[in-house]
Amino acid sequence: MSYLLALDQGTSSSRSIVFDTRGHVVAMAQREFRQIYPQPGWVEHDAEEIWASQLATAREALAKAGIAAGEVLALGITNQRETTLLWDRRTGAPLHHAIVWQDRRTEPLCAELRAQGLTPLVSAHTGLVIDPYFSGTKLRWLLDHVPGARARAERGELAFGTVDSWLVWKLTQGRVHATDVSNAARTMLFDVRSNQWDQGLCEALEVPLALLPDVFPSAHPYGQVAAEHLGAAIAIGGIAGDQQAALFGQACFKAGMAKNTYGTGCFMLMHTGGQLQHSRNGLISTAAAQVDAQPAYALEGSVFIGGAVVQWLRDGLHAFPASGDVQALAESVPDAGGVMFVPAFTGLGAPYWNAEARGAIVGLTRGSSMAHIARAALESIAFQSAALLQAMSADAVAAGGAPVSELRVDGGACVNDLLMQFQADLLGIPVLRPKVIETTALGAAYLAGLGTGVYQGLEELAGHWQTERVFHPTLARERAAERMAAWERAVRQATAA
Ligand SMILES: Nc1ncnc2c1ncn2[C@@H]1O[C@H](COP(=O)(O)OP(=O)(O)O)[C@@H](O)[C@H]1O
Ligand SMILES: O=P(O)(O)OC[C@H](O)CO
Repeated sequence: MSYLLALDQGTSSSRSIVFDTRGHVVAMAQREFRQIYPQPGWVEHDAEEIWASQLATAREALAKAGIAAGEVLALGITNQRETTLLWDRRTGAPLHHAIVWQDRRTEPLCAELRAQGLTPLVSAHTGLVIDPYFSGTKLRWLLDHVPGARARAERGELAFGTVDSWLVWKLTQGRVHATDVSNAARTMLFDVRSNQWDQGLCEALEVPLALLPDVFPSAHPYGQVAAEHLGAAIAIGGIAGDQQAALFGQACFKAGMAKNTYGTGCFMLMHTGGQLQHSRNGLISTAAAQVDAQPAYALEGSVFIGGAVVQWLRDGLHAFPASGDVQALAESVPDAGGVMFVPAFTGLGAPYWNAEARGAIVGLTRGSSMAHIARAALESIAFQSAALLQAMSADAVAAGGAPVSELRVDGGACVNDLLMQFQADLLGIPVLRPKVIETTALGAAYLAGLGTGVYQGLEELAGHWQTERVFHPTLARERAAERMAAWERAVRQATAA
């Protein structure tokens, strides 16, 4: 038997999963690492902790699987995206903590770039909006604030990378400085039309080209893991940002196929084929995982507070001891009793893009109980996701395609049947939960397998994908439309202040 090893470097933990070549999980290991909050709105990670935790989980997963590195056909990397690192090419030492995607410190710089009128250029070349979320302004901040960094960058002494590049650098002991298109697309420095670094944007952001990694398709022979790390050399065959890896692991290979990941937040991506499509409905465009020289694109929308609303009920309101208890509590009432919960704790993401909005629970009466609030909280995850799907379907139709006809789901909160059923009811299309919900890591493993010749092509992978359960819509469409209208009213209330 032969195996694939996926390294899944996430925002709050590093995980490694050993898969067999049919895509079944054989063993998994996970370690959390420190979140560093130096100031309000700032979020950092220690780059060495990222590496140490990732390496430890890779060793642990192999040990749990009871296999030697020599039995691993290829290794794939998937990662939290946009998080920005800068290190010394000679010593490999990071110059600063990694600046995490959630970090808002570069908002003033983004405001300046918007005022300079760069928005249309950024949108046309990168598919993105100007926002601190993306790596470009974070890198500029590092060059401006770490003493000596700019001069050293100009002399070619430093390397920039997102987390994937950092892991590849460490795994290959500094021999490879590379990234894949799906990660490069999140930097705001990459022209997704030509798949090259965008010289004009690099100039506008004062980023020397000498810093940047080489960019390759997501399935690609990136190099060999040095034997001393895992006991034998392993080929690195694939890299993709975690959301694009999940789209790939869900076998959404064709235009119009969509997935939603229900984690802390929710990330919905719809493949748009070989066509870069610009949203008219508040979504961003991005590179999808690319298996060969042909570009592939997706539309993306994110919900900032998804499963996190359940954590808030658990830890903030002490409504129940474990996240899994939310379903029983919510099911103890037949409906939310008119309660609507808008969990805009950190503003609202796509398609609303309202940074000032704050959370609201409306429609409370003397008869409202914690069960109604819990039910409304779960429903809020589905309402926000439905707003994204409506935007995607509208964009697909505007581009001459069909509306999205089914939604594939994954992430920690997709185990909640009540939530999934309500999601299907709102959307009016089937919601498909696959047998393997570790789709992010699976996507990376598949890419690694493709990059090293383990798989023949996408059809073979599509054949592996299996549903565990399909949630069919049962709610009348008029009733669903009324519920969405009530949600939109609640959003207006939360954003009115
Ligand atoms: N049964 C459940 N119902 C609803 N939400 C859940 C349930 N179990 C876990 N969650 C939520 O799922 C999230 C964790 O999912 P996960 O995919 O591990 O997130 P992330 O990758 O963002 O850390 C948490 O926010 C948690 O509250
Ligand atoms: O690590 P996650 O799952 O929180 O994902 C982070 C996203 O890639 C940010 O864009």
